[in-house]
Amino acid sequence: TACSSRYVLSQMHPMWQGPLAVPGGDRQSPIDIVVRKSVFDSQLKHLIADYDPTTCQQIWNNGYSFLVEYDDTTDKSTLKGGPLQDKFRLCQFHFHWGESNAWGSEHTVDRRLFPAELHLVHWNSDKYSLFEEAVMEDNGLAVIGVFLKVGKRHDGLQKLVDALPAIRHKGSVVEFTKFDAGCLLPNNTEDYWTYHGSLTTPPLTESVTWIVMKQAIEVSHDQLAVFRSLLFTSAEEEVQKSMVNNFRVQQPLRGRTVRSSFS
Ligand SMILES: NS(=O)(=O)c1ccc2oc(NC(=O)c3ccccc3)nc2c1
Ligand SMILES: [Zn+2]
Repeated sequence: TACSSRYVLSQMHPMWQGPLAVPGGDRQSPIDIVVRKSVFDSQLKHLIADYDPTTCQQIWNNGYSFLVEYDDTTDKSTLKGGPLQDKFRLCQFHFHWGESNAWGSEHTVDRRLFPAELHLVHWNSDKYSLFEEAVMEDNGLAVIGVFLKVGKRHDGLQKLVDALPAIRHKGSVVEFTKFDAGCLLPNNTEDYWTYHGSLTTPPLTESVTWIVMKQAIEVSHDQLAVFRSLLFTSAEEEVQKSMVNNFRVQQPLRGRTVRSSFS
């Protein structure tokens, strides 16, 4: 398709580099998913995402992305099934995107870049009582990655897009309620890749079971453009910097196997 062209980004590219590798880190994220090297695992189950819109609380600009935060003090919005043995609680979702539609995702599929990527962040509430605990453990977190591609307008996303002008600057927060995160999942949630990796921004901890959906969701060019109207900088800073290219470079696979739920 149109955006299947390759973009080999030089190290000069102004994207967030951060520590290129965590000392001793051998399961860092994101990665390039090489489809023909992924291994079909018939034991992988259907994903069961059961999100309660009333647990949605606020949307805010943390100076790196914008996050929609959920009340994760009870098991009201949960994820189970798929590669997961336990029940995981949704705590937030956020996105990564580029300055143009040519790149922006963190994961790639056979080196194909997408204009943006959604991350739905969950922590293991069967084993831990807080995100802060779970983030330190091997099986502590589960993040669903969904690619965004430019196409028709995404009606469910529009409520979120309309809230962005109110949180243009780093540190701004507004109330954001009754949002069903499930509307951001693709129609096909059966087909996904899964592997063990890390958070893609500090603290980069290697506690994430990644679940990357094969089917992208479509959003309009204009909806994506509003993401780029956000700022990395706070209202006080004199130089305003637009929030774009907030993604990490792909990390070495280090012998890990990526499993697929489909053959
Ligand atoms: N790009 S990423 O790998 O999905 C990623 C990267 C870094 C992250 O830090 C947090 N912290 C919380 O969600 C949190 C939730 C509740 C309390 C404190 C922190 N989530 C992350 C996801
Ligand atoms: Zn992320």
